Amino acid sequence: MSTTPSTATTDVVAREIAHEQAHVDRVYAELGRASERAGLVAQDGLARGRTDRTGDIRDEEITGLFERDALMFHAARRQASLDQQYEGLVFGRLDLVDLGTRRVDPVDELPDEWWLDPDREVRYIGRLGVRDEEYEPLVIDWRAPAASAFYQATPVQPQGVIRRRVLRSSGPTVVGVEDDLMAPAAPDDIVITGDGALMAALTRTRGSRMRDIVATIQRHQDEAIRAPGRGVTEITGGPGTGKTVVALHRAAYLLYSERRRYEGGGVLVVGPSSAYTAYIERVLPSLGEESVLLRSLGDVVDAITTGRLDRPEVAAVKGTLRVRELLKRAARGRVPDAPDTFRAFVGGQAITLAPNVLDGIRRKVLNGHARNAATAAARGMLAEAAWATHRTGERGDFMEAFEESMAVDDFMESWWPQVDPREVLLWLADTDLAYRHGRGVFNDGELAAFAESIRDAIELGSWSVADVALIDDLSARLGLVQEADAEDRGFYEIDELDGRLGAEVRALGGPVSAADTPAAYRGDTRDALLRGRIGQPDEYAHILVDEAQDLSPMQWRMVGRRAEYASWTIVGDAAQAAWSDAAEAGRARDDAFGTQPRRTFHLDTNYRNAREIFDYARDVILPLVPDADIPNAVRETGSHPREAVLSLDTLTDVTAEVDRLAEDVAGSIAVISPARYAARLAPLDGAHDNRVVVIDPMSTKGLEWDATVVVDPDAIVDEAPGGVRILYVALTRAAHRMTVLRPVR
Ligand SMILES: Nc1ncnc2c1ncn2[C@@H]1O[C@H](COP(=O)(O)OP(=O)(O)OP(=O)(O)O)[C@@H](O)[C@H]1O
Repeated sequence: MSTTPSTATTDVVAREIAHEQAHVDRVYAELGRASERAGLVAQDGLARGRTDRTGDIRDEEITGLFERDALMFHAARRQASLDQQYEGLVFGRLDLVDLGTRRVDPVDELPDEWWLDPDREVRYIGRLGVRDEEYEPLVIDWRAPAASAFYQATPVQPQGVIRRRVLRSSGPTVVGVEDDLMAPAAPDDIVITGDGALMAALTRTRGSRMRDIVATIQRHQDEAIRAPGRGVTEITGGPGTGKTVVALHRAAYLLYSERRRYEGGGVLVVGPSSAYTAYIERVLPSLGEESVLLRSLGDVVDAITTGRLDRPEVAAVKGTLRVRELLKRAARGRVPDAPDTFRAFVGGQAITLAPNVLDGIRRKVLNGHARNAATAAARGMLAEAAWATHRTGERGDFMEAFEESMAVDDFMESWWPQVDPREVLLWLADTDLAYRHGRGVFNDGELAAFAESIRDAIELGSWSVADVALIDDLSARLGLVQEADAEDRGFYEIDELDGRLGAEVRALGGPVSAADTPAAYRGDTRDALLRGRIGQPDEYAHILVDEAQDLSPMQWRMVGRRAEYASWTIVGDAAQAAWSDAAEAGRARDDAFGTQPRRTFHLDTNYRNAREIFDYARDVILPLVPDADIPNAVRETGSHPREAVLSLDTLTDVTAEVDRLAEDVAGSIAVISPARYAARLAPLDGAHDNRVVVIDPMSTKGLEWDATVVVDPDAIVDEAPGGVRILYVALTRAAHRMTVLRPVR
């Protein structure tokens, strides 16, 4: 960042803005014309040369008019998808000297007074690439190599850049310019104006959604954004260092640089909560990218969506890899309510198989097969066992009779049904069964709490976030629920035609989609837990995990199952961790990455919090987590966090603080409160024209507001998994103002 003398008069600024407006108008006009023309080309069936690349193209790729028209057509389409409220299509300009072979860094090796070289170039940088009819670039896509100097140039390594200009726009209208001078002095014809774009961006009001930072990406952030897509890229840094926003720009960069691979293979972004995905969902579309899938951890497995959190001690049981032993035993165990003895007449003979024989068969079959794919194997082994007890007549005749027996059909249906992975978890609502399967793995207290949490799920009709990874594990163990043959479904299909898809089909393990489920079934909370079909996990070409320090080992396995061919971007800060066993999570994460090469980028400037706010948070975390990664907060406001007393009887101090902050700041305000006060504070939610949210500390991960009221910090430490680390998260969410309310205890 350079210093930017604000010397220009209002007239000069107005002239500069008018000059930039003229160029922006030309870009929009060109896009409009190109869109029409490319539309005609496509209609005429002449678009043979159409390319799937969008944005800027390299010179050697220009093969003819078709390609250019098609490119512009795509650009115009993308432009149409950029919402009006996104800031301008063209946001940057570089005035640079073409140093050619003389292009050397650092600055002291540059030619003397290089900035006076008359051989100059102007480059405009934007959200997408636009060329005129002569193929001359009017705007270069920010992700193209030719745009990289916009982010990489510094006064120490100017790369030939004299002036970097950020254009502030409202839709197609340029409303301001902010310049950074990269050369030691500006030539006479180059005006330097504004206070620098970064500070302008950091001081402005935060909305309820994250914005892109495409105009103000800093050099060290750009390096992480443009790192190669292959392998594992880890982005670390303390609170507010731009890890999330950088990772999202990286997703857009990867789509640009290898569109076929990443758009075709899919890019998945996994974040901690649905509040987080809602918060970031506008960033990629504002960069013209709509194809990235955003999922919260409760939303990774198809058919299940949840944000409900377990109590920390239960989440700990469900998150450790040790829980796999419990799941394995449950998945291999007897289906509750299944017959434990086989009794049937086969070929006129009464056959009985005792429970220990059935158990033996089950174990043997499951040694080599996933349960849901093993019906035929189980039936075959049952026949063998029946023959072994019988042994009269011809074996072949007996086997044939066994195969055709309806009594055996009936038995198989209840002894070896298709099992939905969610049903196995439901079995474990039975504390005795949980004790049996969890013996030696967890203690009785842990198992009782586990079983109770499943009963809670049944009562509430919703899974918890930690359950989702267990269901995914069970799904991999059991295999997909096989749909019954159409032939076998006969009369059920008539029911389906009646629109009564539900329990009847589920009896066969068939698909039930939420939309098709009749209201009568929706009322049943247990049914709600089983709604929808769990299919094969989707695979992705790139997976980006935010707040990676919070993933439990089981969640790493869940995400890893979708990553067999994927490269990764991982974003995190250990000091903000909610998951306590970092070593176990680290091993599970390493397993998910496999042997892929890794690279790490460390971000160390806090762009979110005013320095006074971050200092407060730092003083809380450092005594307890001395190795916390402490960034440098760059912005001072002179306004220190306010500490005040909270009266627990009325909680009116919270309302008073919210009112005060609403006067003080223009934007959003969060009341971050432990669960114990949530119901009493709920009326504040939506206050002051929807500027206020009431939110629990865990759900604030990854989010930010203009101002926050942090309620009862000691109670936050008591309640939250991760204790003081979650308080640290809560204390680093405010950009401009913060109040901390403490009860007198
Ligand atoms: N180069 C930049 N220009 C403008 N704003 C930036 C820049 N880098 C980061 N920011 C802003 O700083 C804030 C924090 O960024 P972000 O949420 O990505 O940080 P983080 O490291 O993920 O934080 P945390 O770990 O605390 O959740 C956001 O408002 C983001 O837009």
